Amino acid sequence: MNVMYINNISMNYGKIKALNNINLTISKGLYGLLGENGAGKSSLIRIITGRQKPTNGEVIFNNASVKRNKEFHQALGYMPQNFKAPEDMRCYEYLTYVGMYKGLSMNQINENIDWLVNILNLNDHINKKIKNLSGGTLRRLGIAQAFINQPSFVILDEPTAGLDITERRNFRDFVSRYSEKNTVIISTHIVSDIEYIASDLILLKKGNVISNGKYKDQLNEIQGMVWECKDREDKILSLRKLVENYGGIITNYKGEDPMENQLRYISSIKLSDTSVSAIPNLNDYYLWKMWRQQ
Ligand SMILES: Nc1ncnc2c1ncn2[C@@H]1O[C@H](COP(=O)(O)OP(=O)(O)OP(=O)(O)O)[C@@H](O)[C@H]1O
Repeated sequence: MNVMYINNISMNYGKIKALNNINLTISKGLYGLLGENGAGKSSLIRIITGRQKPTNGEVIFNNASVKRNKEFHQALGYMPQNFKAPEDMRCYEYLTYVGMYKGLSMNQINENIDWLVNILNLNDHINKKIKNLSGGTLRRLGIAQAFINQPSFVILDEPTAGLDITERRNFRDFVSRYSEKNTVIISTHIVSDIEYIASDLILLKKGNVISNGKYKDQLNEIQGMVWECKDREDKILSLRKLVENYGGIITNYKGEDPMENQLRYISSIKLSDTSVSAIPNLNDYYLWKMWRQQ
């Protein structure tokens, strides 16, 4: 089984401290790397793929540094945040080229292209030139090239940007199944991309890891603290104030209907008779952690 150790990684760009002494261990499963814009996700990803030299620290994959590590290169599938491909190539030519670069035989390449074209719904586009693809289709081509070698260690930086709801769902189903036997790291600031499918969650804030562990255990941290309340607008407005006064946070609010506003909040105690306990979700946990680390 693959194991990656991220040891004491720091990254400074001049005076900007993008990453502060990051320590993580990555093995099998689906890892969600979640953080606000500018939290340091892409910097960390470029460093763990060996494409960027950190200011400090090292990344070890199966006992050797990721730099010039042939085993890592063969195990890796990677889609960068700003995925680009040669515009005049057709999709199948490009996937063939990436497969050859990864050292696959033509038979393997053709089999894997068929597999990915079906999974990612690229049938209607595979003969098109890359310059003629829509943004969402280009993104799916980026995902396909990352999987062309059936990698055991996959890193996807913002993979679903530009995908419609159906394609997002297909993608989530696919990576969820794939991560049962392999490592998949998904970097995103979109909570729903990894909700329910992540086995592990890493939260980054301003270059620091503020939470790292098994997704289920993390949600358990706020078990019994999440409440939902449906009530008249004036009652909900008073409840909002109470939540703030008692050191809680609001994680969702719907106020279109004045006779039935809805509020979801986190608080160690129930703050109104009409509140009912709710099952914690990733949005609750994310907002809770980000708020506590201010
Ligand atoms: N090449 C660079 N030169 C200077 N500063 C950089 C460079 N790359 C990133 N930064 C800065 O480092 C910090 C972290 O950026 P990074 O892109 O790693 O974050 P991110 O979490 O991926 O953000 P986003 O979700 O917006 O892509 C930001 O303050 C960013 O402006």
